[in-house]
Amino acid sequence: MEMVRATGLSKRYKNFKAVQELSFALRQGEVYGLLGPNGAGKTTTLRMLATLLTPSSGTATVAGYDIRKQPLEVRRNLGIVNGGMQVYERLTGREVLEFFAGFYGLEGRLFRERLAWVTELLEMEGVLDKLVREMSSGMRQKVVIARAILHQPPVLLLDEATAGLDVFARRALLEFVKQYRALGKSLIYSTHVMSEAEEVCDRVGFLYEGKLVYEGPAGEAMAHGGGSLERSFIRRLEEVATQRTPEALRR
Ligand SMILES: Nc1ncnc2c1ncn2[C@@H]1O[C@H](COP(=O)(O)OP(=O)(O)OP(=O)(O)O)[C@@H](O)[C@H]1O
Repeated sequence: MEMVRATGLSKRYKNFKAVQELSFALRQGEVYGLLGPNGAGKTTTLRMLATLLTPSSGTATVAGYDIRKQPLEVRRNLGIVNGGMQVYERLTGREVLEFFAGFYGLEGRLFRERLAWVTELLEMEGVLDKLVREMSSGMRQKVVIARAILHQPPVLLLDEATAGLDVFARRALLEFVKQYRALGKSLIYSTHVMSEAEEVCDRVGFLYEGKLVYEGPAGEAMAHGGGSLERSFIRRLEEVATQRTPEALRR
C-alpha cells in the first residue's frame, strides 16, 4: 500500500523552481531516503506533504488523503520533525507533550497511555521532568520527536533530524527510526548524510536542483557506487550536472 504518493509536485518561489515535477511513492512499512545536497528541495517537499506549504502545481496524497483537498485528514495521519529543536524553554518535557496532546484530543487516561508509550519508545524517562532550557540537544530532539508521534501517525517525515546531535543522540535517533518502521509505520528520511541513509533506508531518491534524478532500492543505489551510497550519489549528481552543462563548456 502507498502511504504517500506525489504526482508532479512542484513549488516555485517567484521565478525560482525549488521543486520540479516530483513524482514518487512511499510504501507502507518502509523508510524512504530523500537524499540531496543543501538547497535541493528536501525541506520544501516535506513541508508541502505536511500541508505547511501550498504546491504551485501537482499534488500528493498521504494515507490516501489529498494534501490540497483534505489537509485535516492529512495532518491526522502524519507527523513531521523539521527545522531545529525550538520548544518552549520554560516548560518541562511533560508539559510540552501535554500541550501538544491537546491538539490531537488526547486527554486524561489516553494522554497518560501515549506518554508512557513515547517515553519507552524514545527512552526519555529522565527528560519528562526537566525544563526544556536545561536540556541537551539530544534531549530536546526526543521531545520534538515525541510530540510529532503522540497521535501515532502512520507516516512520519524526518527532515535532517540528526543535525546538531552528538554520537549518542544520533544513535538513539537511528534506532528509533528502525523501531518505528518495525511497528509497520512509513517514514521519509531526508538527509545528506549518506552513512545514515545506508543504515536505515529501504529505498532512496536523489534530489538535485528540485528534481528526482535517481530512485531505487538502497542496495541497488549502493551497487552503482561499488558498495558505497556516497559514491553512487556523487557519481549520479555529477552525471546530471555534466549533461546540463553546454557542450562548449565541457571541453
Ligand atoms: N521562502 C523561500 N523563498 C525563496 N526561495 C526559497 C524559499 N524557501 C526555500 N527557497 C529556496 O528553495 C531551494 C530549496 O530549498 P530547501 O530548503 O527545500 O532545500 P533543502 O534540500 O531542504 O536544503 P537544506 O539541506 O539546505 O535545508 C533553495 O535554493 C532555497 O534557497
